[in-house]
Amino acid sequence: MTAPSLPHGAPVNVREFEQAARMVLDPVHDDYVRGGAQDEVTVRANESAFAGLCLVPRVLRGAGEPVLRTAVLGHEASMPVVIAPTAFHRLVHPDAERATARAAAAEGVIMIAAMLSTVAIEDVAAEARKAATDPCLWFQLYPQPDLGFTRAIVQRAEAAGCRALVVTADSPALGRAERNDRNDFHDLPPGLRCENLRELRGGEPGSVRQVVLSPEISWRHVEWLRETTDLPILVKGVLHPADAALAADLGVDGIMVSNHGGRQLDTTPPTIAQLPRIAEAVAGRVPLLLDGGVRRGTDVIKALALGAAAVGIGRPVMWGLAVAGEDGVSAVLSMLRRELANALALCGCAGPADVPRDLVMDISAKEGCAR
Ligand SMILES: Cc1cc2nc3c(=O)[nH]c(=O)nc-3n(C[C@H](O)[C@H](O)[C@H](O)COP(=O)(O)O)c2cc1C
Ligand SMILES: CCCCCCC(=O)C(=O)O
Repeated sequence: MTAPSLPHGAPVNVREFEQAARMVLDPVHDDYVRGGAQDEVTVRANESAFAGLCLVPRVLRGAGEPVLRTAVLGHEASMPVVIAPTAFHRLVHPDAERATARAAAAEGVIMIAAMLSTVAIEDVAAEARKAATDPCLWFQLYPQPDLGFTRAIVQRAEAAGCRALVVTADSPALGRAERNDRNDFHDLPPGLRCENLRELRGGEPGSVRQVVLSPEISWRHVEWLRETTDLPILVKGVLHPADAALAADLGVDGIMVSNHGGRQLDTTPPTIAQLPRIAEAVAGRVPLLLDGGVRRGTDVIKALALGAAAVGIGRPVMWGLAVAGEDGVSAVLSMLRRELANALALCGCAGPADVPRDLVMDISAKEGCAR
């Protein structure tokens, strides 16, 4: 878990990785990664909402050197940061999800492997095992109306050793990413396939066009999954406190407060603004994770204070991968680890479980989306 030595002039923070990725990526793929839905109001709001929260540190607590190690849904992790599921890693680097899996495993970080991966889940898991004896992989699912496929892919994830199922709930339709429209980017380039889709009927095998984002998907599918698998189930993409309460009532094992990084419905609230409301609705019944706009260790500590057990990062991992493959992903994770340790120490906290609610003060004049 030592930080990889990057050459002089290498990025020193996630924002610089974003700039460096822009220099190396095909502009169409850079747009795909950085972009969001329509006016990208929520993309910007996710990040700026963190900036609108102040940290009010405690002093002289004698907390000692912070220990970042934690358990997320009972799964050991070296820090409360997980790799959020992102599709199509081969668009940004030839080593693709293999590199991401090795970096995550070596860093002791939970990776949520995407259903729309350009490497098959069995190969992602095998790669993670090359880097650590006991890596922790979760599997993200877009439930398909074809329940035969859905059952088969869940069974493949289980057999590959995935330890939880993350059900994406915010995608009854595809968000309108105008960057992709402008670039006419609606499918993978020739030679790239979604390697988990081989059991999916209809269309060319492995093509993105086979995937159905269906408005028919409902809580009944979550109940069906509950009966179909013994894996813990998290629901990803929850923003409304009433849905969080429903999920907890249904007995899900975790909730990911997420607006898909602003890529689905534009003008949804920033996730960090919604987290306290969801924490209140759930009242500790279910662990909460949050993603969207996490770029700094100070963002992580704010989410912990407001009720998250861990945060997810999406684009930062893609930027790290684009710049330097496995080393780039490792570097992004190490940066956040160092920043979080520093923020915890400066706030007088001993670790992720020692972050009080009143560490965070809201100074934004108005909450929510500002153009
Ligand atoms: C390039 C890209 C691809 C994504 N693919 C998926 C996906 O396949 N499934 C999913 O549930 N979320 C997907 N997401 C959303 C992420 O899981 C996550 O919610 C979001 O990226 C968090 O915001 P951040 O990028 O600001 O960290 C994707 C996000 C990006 C940027
Ligand atoms: C037709 C399925 C496209 C999903 C794209 C992956 C995703 O969730 C994202 O880019 O965001």
